[in-house]
Amino acid sequence: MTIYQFPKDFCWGTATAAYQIEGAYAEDGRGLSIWDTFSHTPGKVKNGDNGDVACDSYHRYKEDIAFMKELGITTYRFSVSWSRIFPNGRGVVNQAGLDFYHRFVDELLSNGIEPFCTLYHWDLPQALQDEGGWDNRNTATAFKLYAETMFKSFSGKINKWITLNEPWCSSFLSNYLGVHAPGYQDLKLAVDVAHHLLLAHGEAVRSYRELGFNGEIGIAPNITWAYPYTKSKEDQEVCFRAIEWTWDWFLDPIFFGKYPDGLLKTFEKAGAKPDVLPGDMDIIRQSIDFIGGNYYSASVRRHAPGHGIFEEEDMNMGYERTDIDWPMDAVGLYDSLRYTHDKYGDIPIYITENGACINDDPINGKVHDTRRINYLRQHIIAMHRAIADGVPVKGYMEWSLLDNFEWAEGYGMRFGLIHVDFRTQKRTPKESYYWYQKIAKNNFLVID
Ligand SMILES: CCOCCOc1ccc(-c2cn(C[C@@H]3NC[C@@H](O)[C@H]3O)nn2)cc1
Repeated sequence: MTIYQFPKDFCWGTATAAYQIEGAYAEDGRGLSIWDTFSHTPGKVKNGDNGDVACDSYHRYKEDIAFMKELGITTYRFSVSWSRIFPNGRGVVNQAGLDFYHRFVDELLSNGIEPFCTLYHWDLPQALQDEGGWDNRNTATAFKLYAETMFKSFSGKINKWITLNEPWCSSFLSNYLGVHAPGYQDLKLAVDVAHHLLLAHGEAVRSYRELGFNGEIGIAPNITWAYPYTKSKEDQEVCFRAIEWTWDWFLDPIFFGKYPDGLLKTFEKAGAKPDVLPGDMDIIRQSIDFIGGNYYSASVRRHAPGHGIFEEEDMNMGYERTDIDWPMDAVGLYDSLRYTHDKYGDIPIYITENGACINDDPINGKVHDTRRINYLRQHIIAMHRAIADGVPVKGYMEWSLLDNFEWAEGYGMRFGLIHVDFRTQKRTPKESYYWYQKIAKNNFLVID
């Protein structure tokens, strides 16, 4: 028998996001977001799914928090819908929106669960998109106002803040690959969107400090580790670019005040050099308290001359895959954590998302999601190995508490520890819920 004991005060949690679970898209003064627009645009989301109702967590949050309490987690990562607070992105605050999140956070706190709040999880107010969205530098100023409003209103209740979730998704996946909202396919646009997202991050962190708050604030990029198909320099280079694209592109400006040289050259060669104004990097490089890391999978890549701007291709090595077709590779999590610690130093790290898309449905009222349990066990052991090697990982938030709206994949891709029947909103804890409950309550994992 092997016991993987985690450090005292290690935070065990789960994660969700507003547009993916709340529903109530037009309730209590909420304004439209780009994801309302995108999901209602034919052909953008599988099965024509949208977040109008989602998990109806806007109304069912007490039931969800009761499941969290039973699960034994001490931290819950959620996001705030910006357009509930500022229906038009800026201007007059919607008090009903603030009031909802106060009811929600008070319920968390009264159940002994720490709120871990993400300010931006992709749902930009449509009114700001109508003015150019993140391509417009003024959106960073609107974000600063939104962040300051949240900091002041929740002072003393929320002490852990994430400015941006997966900025690669809300810049490149959304404005270069066209897969997410608003759905453009323009590399130069995406590079400038990424820069303005970083500006918004820096403005929010600077405000947090200047307003005298003493909680923790950080950012949560996603990292997809990459292994070279051969030991050739070219194959290794394409892997460095792939890792840099979602991870270093956002962390280097914060830690070093500059973009990573390798990828910057790739973008310049493609005519997509970011428009950096004097002073921008000084705003971006505010000191943060933690790095949030979202890890799901790893890839094996090789150099492929002429194949896209990165001249690379993804190799299928026959690894077991989840139902969203991502290879399962827990060693990639270990390597990602060691890489981050080696490059950015002793800054605390939270795994702010890790989970598996396994689309099992209930059979006689039970969901036998053993593949999700296998995935989580492998990744939690990999995380334990990194901690044992000195990486300061402070918490783990499993994605996700509930099956929910998985963006362009709609409701067909299920990441939850709890199964949701979207016709009836019936919640059914899966076997993985009870497996994870033991770890959250014991702070150790036992392998017989
Ligand atoms: C044309 C090529 O198209 C490739 C698709 O490319 C991607 C990449 C990455 C993702 C992705 C999805 N998730 C899970 C979410 N993280 C945040 C939370 O909201 C979860 O729902 N992480 N990464 C999706 C699509």
